[in-house]
Amino acid sequence: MDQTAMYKLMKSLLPTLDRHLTKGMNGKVGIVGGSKDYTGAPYYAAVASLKSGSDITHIFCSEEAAIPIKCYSPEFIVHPCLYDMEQLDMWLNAVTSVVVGPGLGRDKETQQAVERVLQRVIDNEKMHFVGDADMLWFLSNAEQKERNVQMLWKIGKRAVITPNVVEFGRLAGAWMGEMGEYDIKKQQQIEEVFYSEREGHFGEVDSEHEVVRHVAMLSKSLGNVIVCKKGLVDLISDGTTSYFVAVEGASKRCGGQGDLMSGILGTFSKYAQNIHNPNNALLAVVAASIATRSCAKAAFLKKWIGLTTPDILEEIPGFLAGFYTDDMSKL
Ligand SMILES: NC(=O)C1=CN([C@@H]2O[C@H](COP(=O)(O)OP(=O)(O)OC[C@H]3O[C@@H](n4cnc5c(N)ncnc54)[C@H](O)[C@@H]3O)[C@@H](O)[C@H]2O)[C@@H](O)CC1
Ligand SMILES: Nc1ncnc2c1ncn2[C@@H]1O[C@H](COP(=O)(O)OP(=O)(O)OP(=O)(O)O)[C@@H](O)[C@H]1O
Repeated sequence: MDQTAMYKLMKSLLPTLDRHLTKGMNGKVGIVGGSKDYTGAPYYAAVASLKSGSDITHIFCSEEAAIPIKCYSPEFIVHPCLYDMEQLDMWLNAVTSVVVGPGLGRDKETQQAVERVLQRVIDNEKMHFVGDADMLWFLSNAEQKERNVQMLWKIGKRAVITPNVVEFGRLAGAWMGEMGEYDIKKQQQIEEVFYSEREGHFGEVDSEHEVVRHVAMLSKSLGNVIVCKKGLVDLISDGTTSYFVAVEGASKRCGGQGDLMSGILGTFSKYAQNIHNPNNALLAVVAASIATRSCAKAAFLKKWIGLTTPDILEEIPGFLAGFYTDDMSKL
């Protein structure tokens, strides 16, 4: 593992902690998700956003999901306003980044909320957008995709989307036409070889390299939003510059690891401004991927077959505290 490179990256990203901070300065994250069927996914994303540094987390969900989510933890501010546009608009003022998708569901009526959030991110140039899970459905489904992607174009690199293999296939089918002939099996073989040659490492990769070419193409098709394709190796591109993360993760694929990563990204997308590098937004995604995979590995080594996402959430503070060792005396 590139310990020194990882240390440098995380150190440059994470905010300094001192007595002059006030509540909210390290981020206020909004999770847009939580529906009749899914209450775990927004919970995982919300906990991850808090444990990775944000000061406050709001959850915008459906009525049915609100009580269960409130009962999981007193730490979130839960608004059952997914279908109440006035309330949603009002509460969106309270956040610095939004994570849209975990447990959102795919009901047609949800499109209204998706649009409202996208419009808010377009209007507020300081706001960051993370799209995962069901949000990616709204970017690839024939009925809604045109409208939503038009809006995404206006957000550009302030937006990150994090498709898994299946979600990437859907997006490629919807947006890359013939250019994007995308064979999941063949691509996975390419990734296996790439991973075995770079296991434990992360870094830049040529956007024309066969392992990342499709990811860069999808980013271009969506207005240069940052695309992070998750898998054995995470591939991250803004269409021009690309990175890989082949840091070891967990060999148990329990559900919720993607939700957890999207929550970390909700927090880290704001911290990107701390990195003095023109590719700072991409590097914040690289850092979120490294953090997710490292915590997953640490939890896996303790729990093996019994690994669940809460075990990974527990590892986040300890992992990040390691990068504050020089600063602890100042607290
Ligand atoms: N506890 C919870 O509430 C959880 C809720 N979740 C939510 O469930 C909803 C649907 O998400 P899904 O991911 O199931 O939907 P998808 O339609 O994207 O995935 C469908 C199926 O694809 C398969 N698949 C996923 N990743 C794969 C891979 N890398 N290789 C091969 N096959 C793969 C899985 O069998 C999966 O069930 C989302 O809202 C999501 O946020 C999940 O995040 C899991 C945890
Ligand atoms: N085969 C793998 N080996 C190691 N880590 C992996 C592997 N596949 C995915 N990951 C890591 O797990 C995290 C979540 O990716 P995953 O593909 O499980 O997301 P997801 O399917 O969207 O999750 P969710 O269950 O929350 O919907 C990412 O950080 C990714 O790097």
